[in-house]
Amino acid sequence: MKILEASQLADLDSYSCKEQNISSWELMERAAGLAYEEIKTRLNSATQQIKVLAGPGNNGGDGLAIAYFLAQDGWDVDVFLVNFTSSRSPDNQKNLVRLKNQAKSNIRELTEDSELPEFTSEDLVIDAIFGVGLNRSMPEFVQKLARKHNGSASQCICIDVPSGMYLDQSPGEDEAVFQSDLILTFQTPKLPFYLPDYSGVVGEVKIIDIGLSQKRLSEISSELNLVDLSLAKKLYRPRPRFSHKGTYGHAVLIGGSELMLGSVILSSKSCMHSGVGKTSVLMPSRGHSALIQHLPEAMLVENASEDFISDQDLGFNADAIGIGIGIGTSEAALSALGAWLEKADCPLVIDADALNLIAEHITLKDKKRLRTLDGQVPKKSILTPHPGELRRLVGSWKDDFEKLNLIKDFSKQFDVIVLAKDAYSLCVYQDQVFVNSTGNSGMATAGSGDVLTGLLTGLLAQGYSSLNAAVLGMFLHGLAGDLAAEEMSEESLTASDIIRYFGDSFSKLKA
Ligand SMILES: NC(=O)C1=CN([C@@H]2O[C@H](COP(=O)(O)OP(=O)(O)OC[C@H]3O[C@@H](n4cnc5c(N)ncnc54)[C@H](OP(=O)(O)O)[C@@H]3O)[C@@H](O)[C@H]2O)[C@@H](O)CC1
Ligand SMILES: [K+]
Repeated sequence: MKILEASQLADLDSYSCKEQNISSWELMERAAGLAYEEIKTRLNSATQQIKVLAGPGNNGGDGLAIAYFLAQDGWDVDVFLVNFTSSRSPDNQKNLVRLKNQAKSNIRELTEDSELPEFTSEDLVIDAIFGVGLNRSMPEFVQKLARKHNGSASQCICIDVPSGMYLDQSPGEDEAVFQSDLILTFQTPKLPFYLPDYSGVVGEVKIIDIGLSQKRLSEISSELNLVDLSLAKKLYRPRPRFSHKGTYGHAVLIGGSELMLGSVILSSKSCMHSGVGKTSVLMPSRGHSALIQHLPEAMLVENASEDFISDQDLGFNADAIGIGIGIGTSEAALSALGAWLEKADCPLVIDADALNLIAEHITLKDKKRLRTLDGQVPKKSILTPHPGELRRLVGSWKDDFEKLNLIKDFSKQFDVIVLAKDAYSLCVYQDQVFVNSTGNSGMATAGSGDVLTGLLTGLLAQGYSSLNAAVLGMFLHGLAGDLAAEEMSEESLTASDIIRYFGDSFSKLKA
């Protein structure tokens, strides 16, 4: 699903009105009506006083329409006109006149000098002060209102976006943003919903299809996408009926060191469950019997060292290699990694200690960093850093938007795919950004990343392009975690459980 910028949304909005021969007010009426239908399902007899906070722009126009519908249905509604300016958008004005004529709701004006309303646990607050039009800090009294609301126990439904949220930047340190329990957003998801800087204010998100032009939406080029089931289905390639294990590729996992042998076993198991034809494992020889015991389907590659990975020749052509899991940062690991990066002639997934070694190497070589990394990491490799590894690779960032730009620059410089793991992982290739919609906090557990690496390596070996393998693998991994958590709760989830749900996860793609 495309994620649009404010200017693209405005374009889509006006195009749709022309295409459908409706006024902007009629579109607002449709959007507010659908939002109201959703709100209605969440009201019950115990509800509460409803407080609608409406700004003077079109977001406020939505709020005033919702207040009207609520009052028509007999709900008790207090409307606060948050008048940070005296000019009102025409559609907002029209809705205000209608609301006043209805005379069923209490309307109060809030300006800089007003006493702010109290919010209690009985209140359902509908925040319609600012929408996607916010382009500078909210006026101070609106920020005070947000802080007062956030400090209360009231419930909050934000219309389109929480007031105070920017589409293209993080909030300043002292800037207040309304904390939402639910966001009813129109037509397309908004990027900040998925970024850590806004995590404290984003509750449940419901995307409401308000019938904007699909034709225009398909024409608008967006490099930002939310990876949902329908996008994942497009990437998935069904297995041909007439096939054999050679059809699905030969993957190799290279990992492990003296005290870290389990991770590469886990990763190999994950790879084996990804649909791949064959999985071979190159690991310290002291782990060989454990591997065979836990994963008899896997094949071992001879390894010269008991404790570290080596650069032993495979003796066959690998279709994909996953490298780095548990290799440690010793000289032996560094030298084997260097050799593998040099000689690999298939796509790679690079994870964990391999990323740390690469990052360290970059720093040590200082000025030669570009050439060194460029020469050693094969193009179109998938790098899967967690936030700490990412920082070591691309440097520090002051907010999520700067982080995204750093990742894009890095991806362009080295022609690699960066899968930055987080609550909502981001897969970045040059200027293209794919935001994952699956996954849960139960997956923040040891081995979860190893499972992802195995899955990505398996998909690569099956012939998926590096970008498609990264995007599809990221989605499937999160979905398996979600399905596992549904059954067994986030708390008890382990990395092995994620693998057990790969099957259900693939089934969703075929449904
Ligand atoms: N997408 C769709 O299809 C549909 C969208 N709809 C709704 O429209 C909403 C967008 O409405 P909107 O463009 O009128 O902007 P909104 O957020 O109400 O702000 C109002 C104005 O405030 C101003 N301003 C900005 N920052 C400021 C500040 N710090 N302090 C003071 N002023 C500030 C700025 O004007 P400026 O002063 O910059 O000229 C801005 O224009 C959208 O979120 C959705 O709810 C639906 O109705 C129909 C379908
Ligand atoms: K809002």
